[in-house]
Amino acid sequence: MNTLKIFNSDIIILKPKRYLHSANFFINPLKSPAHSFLSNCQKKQSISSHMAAAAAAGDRISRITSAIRVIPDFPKPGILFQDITTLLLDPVAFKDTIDLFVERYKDKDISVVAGVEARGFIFGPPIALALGAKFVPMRKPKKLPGPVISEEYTLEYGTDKIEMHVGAVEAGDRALVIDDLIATGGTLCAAISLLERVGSHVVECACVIELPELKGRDRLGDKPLFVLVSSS
Ligand SMILES: O=P(O)(O)OC[C@H]1O[C@H](OP(=O)(O)OP(=O)(O)O)[C@H](O)[C@@H]1O
Ligand SMILES: Nc1ncnc2[nH]cnc12
Repeated sequence: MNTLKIFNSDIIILKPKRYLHSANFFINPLKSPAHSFLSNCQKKQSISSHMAAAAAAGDRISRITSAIRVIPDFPKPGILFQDITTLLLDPVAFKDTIDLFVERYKDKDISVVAGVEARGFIFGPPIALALGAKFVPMRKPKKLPGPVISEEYTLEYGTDKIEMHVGAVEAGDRALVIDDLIATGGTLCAAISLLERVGSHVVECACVIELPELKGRDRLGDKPLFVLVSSS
């Protein structure tokens, strides 16, 4: 079996099968040449619709990639800053970003989308609305007015803490964690930890951008991560 890798999706390219006339023809119509012909046509149709879908997804990913601006030495020397504010200036690329996430999660029974401050607050709410899920903000310390649980973490450039309102997420909730970017993975690990502490199930983490050199994905262990753009 051949596979075509488009970011995190494996598009399976089925090799056309050769059908032989067989003795089963009369006793098993599913193996008849006529059925084989039809089934080959259906496979070819499904291959071409997969390829069309892959090409469309590829176009959207290219547009998203081009819309992200990279600024060297911000906020300090040596950091290549991935600036998503330019993505937000392009309504087509911004919508493509949201649509790609919604298409992936629409049938996954997500009950809560947790967005990490600050940039997870940009992508999370439209995804939550489209999925019919609640949105829960994971905020920097001392911003939430009600009782909170908190978790500390380390960053590519410093340390921080995130907090979540007690009662916003409940045991049994199925959570999707959204952020703009994964670098070292510290932020997503802290978000996962908060969500699991209250008994919810983290289905997946999703980011627009991954910095693979920082190996944040490894830090997440077996928790699945979906990203649209990988930037080295
Ligand atoms: O994978 P990590 O190493 O944890 O880094 C990723 C996090 O860093 C950035 O946020 P930042 O903490 O800079 O906060 P901001 O969104 O408020 O600017 C980014 O938006 C992620 O949340
Ligand atoms: N290189 C980077 N660009 C944008 N946001 C980040 N957060 C952590 N590292 C970052």
